[in-house]
Amino acid sequence: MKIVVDENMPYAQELFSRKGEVVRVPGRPLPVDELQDAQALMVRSVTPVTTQLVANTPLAFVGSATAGTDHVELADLEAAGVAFSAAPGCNAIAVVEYVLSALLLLAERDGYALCDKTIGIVGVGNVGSRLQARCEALGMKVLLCDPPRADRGEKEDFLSLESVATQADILTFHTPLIKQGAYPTWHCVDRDLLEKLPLGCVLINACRGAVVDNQALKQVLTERHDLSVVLDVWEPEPHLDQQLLAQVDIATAHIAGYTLEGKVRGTTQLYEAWTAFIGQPESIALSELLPQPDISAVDVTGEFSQSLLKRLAHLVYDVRRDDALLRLHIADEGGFDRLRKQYQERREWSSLTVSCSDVSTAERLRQLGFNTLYCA
Ligand SMILES: NC(=O)C1=CN([C@@H]2O[C@H](COP(=O)(O)OP(=O)(O)OC[C@H]3O[C@@H](n4cnc5c(N)ncnc54)[C@H](O)[C@@H]3O)[C@@H](O)[C@H]2O)C=CC1
Ligand SMILES: O=C(O)C(=O)[C@H](O)COP(=O)(O)O
Repeated sequence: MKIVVDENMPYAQELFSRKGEVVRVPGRPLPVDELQDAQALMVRSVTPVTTQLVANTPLAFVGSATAGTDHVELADLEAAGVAFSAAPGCNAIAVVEYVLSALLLLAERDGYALCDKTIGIVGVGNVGSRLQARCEALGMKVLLCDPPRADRGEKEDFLSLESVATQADILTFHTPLIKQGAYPTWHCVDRDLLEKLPLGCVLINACRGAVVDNQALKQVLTERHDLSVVLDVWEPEPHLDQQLLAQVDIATAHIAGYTLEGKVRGTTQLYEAWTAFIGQPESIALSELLPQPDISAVDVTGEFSQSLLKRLAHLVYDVRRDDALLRLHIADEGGFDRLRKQYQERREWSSLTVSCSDVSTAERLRQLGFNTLYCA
């Protein structure tokens, strides 16, 4: 059995080679000749999966180690009789911690307390709901927009996009990219919405570039200097608009989901889905694979504060690293994809054990995602 896997999928070689021959390939562009005798293909978001790609191949299963599936023509795969699995939620914590790293930075720069702010979360799925929990633990007011969930009658208090966008100090997007149907998200942040954002609003896009009309954003940013913007995703990738990049406050190369934990969960979720598909189900514990982090423990004396949280969060991951790298390398040929392929290891907050001399600080940091100990 031949299994073709994207080379940017940690531990894929080790796991999939338990069952067959593994061939690692670049995802953009994918060497299609390798599919001529392959039974399974494991991709990432950079590989469009179309009828054309799978036609005249023996592929029975395609997996994508991602949350988003807009690069996959799902109906065509089904019509071609090819099974599919994504990796829902695998990197949700990574995106949440990316957003919080950025917010802690902007709050310090502009001198405000996050607990005085209202955040509007658009798309309240795996990422949005975890972000909601962490923002509530920070004492922020949280407004939610998720029309599909609202229409299913779920019990949260959901608002319309316009209502959230006009009330929130921080507006962050965590929806799939959807072009058609009842709940489209393509260009849902358009000129009209951008003009309605409150004075000094922070706009964050860490879902898919085209959820925000990038040309409209570029234009509005020449007129409104009060907005702060964080973009991890762009329209289009990898050839983003460098003028827009220069206008935004934090700019990264679609790496919000790139913690080691997030990527490894992506691989293990696909391995589990595929082994179930071939009738030899296996489950893999993350702890079997993850190495010890570079920094695994710190001691904290004193009480919880935003400044303490920022120092701890940025000890694990400071978004300025990725912002600097993108600005430095965006003009290089292949720079965007190289930054993603050669991504420096990044861990999740839970990889850090924080020993606290104050019980309420330990509890607060635990709610915010750290591993904590109370040492009287
Ligand atoms: N920058 C990055 O590295 C990453 C980006 N993503 C992107 O973020 C998206 C969200 O990720 P998850 O939370 O894991 O997905 P999810 O599928 O768990 O949640 C998406 C939520 O968006 C809601 N939604 C759908 N249409 C909507 C609309 N028109 N308006 C408001 N809400 C709507 C859904 O009902 C659902 O609750 C993914 O589809 C992917 O495109 C995900 C992970 C990493
Ligand atoms: O999971 C998703 O959806 C994402 O956006 C991934 O973080 C993107 O990573 P790649 O699959 O492009 O490596």
